[in-house]
Amino acid sequence: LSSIHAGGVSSRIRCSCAKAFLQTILVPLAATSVAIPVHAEVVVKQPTVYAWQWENGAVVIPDPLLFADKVLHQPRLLGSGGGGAVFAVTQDSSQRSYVVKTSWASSTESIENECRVLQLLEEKHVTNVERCLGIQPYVRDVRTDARRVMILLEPVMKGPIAASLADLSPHLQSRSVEMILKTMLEILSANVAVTDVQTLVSQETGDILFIDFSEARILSPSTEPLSFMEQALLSNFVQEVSAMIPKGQEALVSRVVSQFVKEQESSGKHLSAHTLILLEEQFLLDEI
Ligand SMILES: Nc1ncnc2c1ncn2[C@@H]1O[C@H](COP(=O)(O)OP(=O)(O)OP(=O)(O)O)[C@@H](O)[C@H]1O
Repeated sequence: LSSIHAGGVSSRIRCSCAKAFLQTILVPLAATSVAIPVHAEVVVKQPTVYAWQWENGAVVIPDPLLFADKVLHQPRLLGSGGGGAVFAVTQDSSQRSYVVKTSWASSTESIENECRVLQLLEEKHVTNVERCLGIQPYVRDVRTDARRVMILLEPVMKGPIAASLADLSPHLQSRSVEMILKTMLEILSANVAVTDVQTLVSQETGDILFIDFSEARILSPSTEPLSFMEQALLSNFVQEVSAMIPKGQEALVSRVVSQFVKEQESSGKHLSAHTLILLEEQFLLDEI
């Protein structure tokens, strides 16, 4: 049709050519379509769209949202930051909740890194960290969103979240401290250093969830020497975790860390010499 148009053909001829062209397409389509009885109601479910606006960009989430093989509903905003906007969503079939994190145009690499690190931690069976189930493009507007992604995480931390470990009852506090230390040691043993450590602590159970691995780094294998940058990242990670532990927990800290180190050594998995020195210095361990 466009070649007829370009060739300067009269509008009457163009019109009949267009009709003939459309008939060749529409007639076969009509022939293959399913006949609908006149009394039947055709229900077309329009997706609902939820939209938020931040300085870093907009986030528009359709309901339903398709993510890999999952049909997800009812996005509820959990929070946002430099890495992205974070939502809870519910899966259609199982009613199970998941977390969707959308990057900003400027934070896509960090969010891709977050998913990569979380998948490594899952492979290494690290406990109390989010699991990254997948990554897919986030594109609502090709001009602004071409570089953005979204990742699917679990679990959603439910119930009231404690502002700090000091707000927990003594029993729950000890439980949380032990969980935080074990997770830190498992992360170290997986050769990862976390920057800007963030944990969600359940006020009711003391359960811990480490979130936000956008700035975490996978380090050189423990058999190779660490660069100065890697040493600094490691020492920063251990210091950040140490600063989260309330006063009065020194005996518990020493016991948990020493026991972990002994268990690692007896199972033939050795923490690097640099990590052992950091643990000794930070947690004042005599035994290791
Ligand atoms: N699994 C989760 N369950 C419940 N709430 C969550 C979960 N993950 C994140 N959140 C909430 O969303 C907020 C933002 O998440 P996150 O820290 O991952 O985003 P970010 O943009 O990377 O933040 P930052 O600016 O610290 O880099 C958190 O502070 C927390 O309140």
